[in-house]
Amino acid sequence: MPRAIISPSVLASDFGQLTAECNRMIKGGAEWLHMDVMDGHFVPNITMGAPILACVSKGVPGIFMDCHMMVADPEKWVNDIADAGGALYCFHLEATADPLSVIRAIRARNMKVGVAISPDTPSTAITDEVANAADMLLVMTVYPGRGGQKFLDRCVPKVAELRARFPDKDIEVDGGVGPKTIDVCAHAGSNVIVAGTAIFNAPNPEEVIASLKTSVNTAQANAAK
Ligand SMILES: O=C(CO)[C@@H](O)[C@H](O)COP(=O)(O)O
Repeated sequence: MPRAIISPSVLASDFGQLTAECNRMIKGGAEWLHMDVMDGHFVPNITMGAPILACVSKGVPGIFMDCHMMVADPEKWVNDIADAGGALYCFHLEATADPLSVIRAIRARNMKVGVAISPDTPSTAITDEVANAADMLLVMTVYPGRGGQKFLDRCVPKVAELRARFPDKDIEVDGGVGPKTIDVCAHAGSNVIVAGTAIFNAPNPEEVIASLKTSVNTAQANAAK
């Protein structure tokens, strides 16, 4: 089973705070930082793009930027995100008719590949060919577009279905994940955990990171028995 990875989705109101929080998360035990790129087309909101990520990359030594591309034309941004220091480029299956071409473009820039599905997309939409060409599969547990939404339990079976098909892939969950919802995700087989509100609204974010990781490790140990 792949290792537990915590990828905080950083909430910040200015750039200085963004880099400071990223540095704090890494010191606090986070392996990755989840960077939500929204384009105002695939989702209604606009967040940040490659220029901001390039600054973060310079201001946060050792950062692994897990770039969640909530964008309408995923192939278009591959070079910019690679130049900005993106380590993993995760695009939405719903946003392209040719996922293998997007994957080839990402590989050509030496980034890891993630493929995301929104709540209404079945796990079977991820074909074996696409999954085997990817490093990570992301099951959204809220509708993409903003943080702070309620976790959708009905998405959890998709995690279990993908884990059964792909025992060695990283499987990420994102949206409404925190201490109250981590156990079902971990039990279903997710090993990469994104959390925004649950970490940043907590009095001690480092404790939440540690407890999310413990939940994944415990679920993995139980599954191995
Ligand atoms: O991409 C998204 C939502 O579109 C997520 O990354 C959220 O931003 C995570 O925040 P919480 O749901 O954990 O508050």
